[in-house]
Amino acid sequence: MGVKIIVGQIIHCVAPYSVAVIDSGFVIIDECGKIAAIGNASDLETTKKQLNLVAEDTLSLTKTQLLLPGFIDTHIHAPQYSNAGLGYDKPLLEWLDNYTYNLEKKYRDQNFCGTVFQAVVRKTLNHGTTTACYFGSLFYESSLLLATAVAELGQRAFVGKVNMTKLAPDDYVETPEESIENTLKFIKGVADLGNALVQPIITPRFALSVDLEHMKKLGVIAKERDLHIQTHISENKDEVEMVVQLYHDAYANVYDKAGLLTSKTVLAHGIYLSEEEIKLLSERQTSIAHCPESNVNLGSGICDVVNLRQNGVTVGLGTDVAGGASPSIINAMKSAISASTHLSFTKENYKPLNYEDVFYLATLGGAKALSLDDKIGNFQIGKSFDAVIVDLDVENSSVDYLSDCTPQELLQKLVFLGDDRNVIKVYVNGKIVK
Ligand SMILES: Nc1nc2[nH]cnc2c(=O)[nH]1
Ligand SMILES: [Zn+2]
Repeated sequence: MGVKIIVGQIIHCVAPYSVAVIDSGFVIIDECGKIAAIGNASDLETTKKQLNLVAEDTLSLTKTQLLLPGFIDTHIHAPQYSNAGLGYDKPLLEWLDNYTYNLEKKYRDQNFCGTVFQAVVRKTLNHGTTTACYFGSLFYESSLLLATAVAELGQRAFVGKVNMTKLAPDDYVETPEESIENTLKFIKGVADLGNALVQPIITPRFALSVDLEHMKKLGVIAKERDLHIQTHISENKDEVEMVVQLYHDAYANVYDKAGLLTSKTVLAHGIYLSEEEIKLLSERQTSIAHCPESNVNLGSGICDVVNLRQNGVTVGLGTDVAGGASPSIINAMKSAISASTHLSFTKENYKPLNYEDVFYLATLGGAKALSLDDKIGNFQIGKSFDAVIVDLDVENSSVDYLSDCTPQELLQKLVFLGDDRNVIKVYVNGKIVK
């Protein structure tokens, strides 16, 4: 991989909820896929001299194209991909019982896994997801096949083997002993892939699937091995009530007692968190994966991202396939604006999220939520070049480009009208993956 230069309109976030636009800029990517320089195009020649660059591969973008950081999906269930669009007439717990577990248990079959996992990774890459935080299935062998597909197709990802010992069909639970043993095998299996972009993540399904002692053991494994953790929290009113009845404590406190609330933990949903629970997450530097499309499909509710932000909780976006039907973070950006705007109709003096806010959530916010913001999320020098080039003037997309747009306007068109047809190139760690 040689040195690359991309010249054109660049948008990224350099601070939370703050968008930086370079109207005519450049990014230089070194041989290792890291960002060597960024600046105004007028300074490119001087920078090249300073860096002693000779032969290089330069790509000049058109005026309908933007260079953006890659999109980050902080919560997606790969095995549920084939259920996308199904069962949304049922609330969460019924949907899990009627649709989700019945599908996920088929992942005992390795042939079935391979086909679906290749498809989901290919699909998310095509939509510009350079990093995904995946739930696998209960089976460690199948979850390893997911990690393998991710490595083969060149995505950056966390992959989790799901831990579940109860509240699911008999043929889709493990004993606590099996659960720990297979988690350790899974962690070793991912390490054996030897791909720095693919990491295992500790994945208790939710507080109803595992008991406290078991969660504590998973917390110890995460601590000893410095691993990330993902699970679900406060998604649905019935779920929250069951958790409180079972543990006689607030949802977030249960995870805290289990040692699962760390700065490397991402919790999906967080719709019904109390102010005390939000404060606890903020203290623990634990993040929320906001999954607005899923929250509507399953009739779960609306997560108040503005309130989380005001209380210092980091938020990223998730598709939550198959609670969400769309594998696209572009779609998640639009859904997040819609959810927030709906919330504003019932609240006084409430400023909903706008296109810049959701662009932050999709990029730097997602990187922070996954504790990867030292590596990705924007075009800071030294970070890995995970990026997308979008074009708002491609044939047969939803966008008819009929008059000149500023870079900010192109971004708005992307958020409200864009899809994978507008994502024309995708890079992970400097390598082209679409
Ligand atoms: N949306 C969603 N919520 C969950 N809570 C526990 N499991 C799941 C799941 O698979 N999807
Ligand atoms: Zn989920």
